[in-house]
Amino acid sequence: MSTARQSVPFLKGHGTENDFVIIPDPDGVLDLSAAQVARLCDRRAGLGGDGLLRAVRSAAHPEARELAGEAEWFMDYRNSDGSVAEMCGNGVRVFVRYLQRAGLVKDGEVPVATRAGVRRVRVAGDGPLTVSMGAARLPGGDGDSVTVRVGERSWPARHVDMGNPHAVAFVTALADAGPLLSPPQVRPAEVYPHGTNVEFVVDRGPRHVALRVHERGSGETRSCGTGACAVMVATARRDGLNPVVDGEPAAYTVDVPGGTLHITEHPDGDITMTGPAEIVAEGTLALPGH
Ligand SMILES: N[C@@H](CCC[C@H](N)C(=O)O)C(=O)O
Repeated sequence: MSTARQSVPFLKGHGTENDFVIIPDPDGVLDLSAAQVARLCDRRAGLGGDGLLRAVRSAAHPEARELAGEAEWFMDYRNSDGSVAEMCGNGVRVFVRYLQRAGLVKDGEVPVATRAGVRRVRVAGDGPLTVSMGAARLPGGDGDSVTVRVGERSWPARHVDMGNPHAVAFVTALADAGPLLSPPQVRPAEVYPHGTNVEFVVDRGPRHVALRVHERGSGETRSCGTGACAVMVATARRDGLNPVVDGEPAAYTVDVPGGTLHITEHPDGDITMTGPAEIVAEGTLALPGH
């Protein structure tokens, strides 16, 4: 019996230091187990990453087949523990940067299928990319509907859904959340049957905030695009702004530990996020065993 491990191409990239292993798999032939993804994302035993982006043609993936007429490529996103997530805002910019570098898309608007639906990414040369993230949902209303706890401290928080779940807590100082070595507790737990990402936010100035994030399935990361959009919306509502009602866009600067994202909520409800994406390495790796 052969013990040779399968060799596959890979790239490594990041967006505001939210970093990803990218595995091109156009025909959808790689069935990566959670253990394989976790090993590839391991920073000592693997390449290291907050998550993994598998690039599959939509027509070749059962979860995206019906979107194939709208978006040629499907971003199969996995967290670093191997779990599946609906959407990744930084990941989708890095994903399009990979497609562009591989000559698979040209400058302009690139539709990408995700588990949260199709997201459109505007790409121009090697400049920042702008993603149309869709509308936020606030299942608990505009105010605080959940509580986030870290150790002895707790804060009221807003439930914001960007295709994936978020709990946004305004804090006095980002250090208040402590070292975030384990997931914050969020109550009532039933609000998030599949777990949640948690953002801690402080004000930096008019329409300018900063965050730390603990990501479901990945731990504390240097950035989270969907999280930054959730924070933008929660902050706008706190500031009394609702573009859908006011008819005026609301634009915020959101600092993350790994950089800055520019986020605007438009009168039609769509949220656009602009930020960088970089590919830093590429090569061939031997897939770890199942
Ligand atoms: N880093 C991402 C979000 C990745 C998914 C998240 N951890 C989840 O499980 O929902 C982003 O940039 O949005």
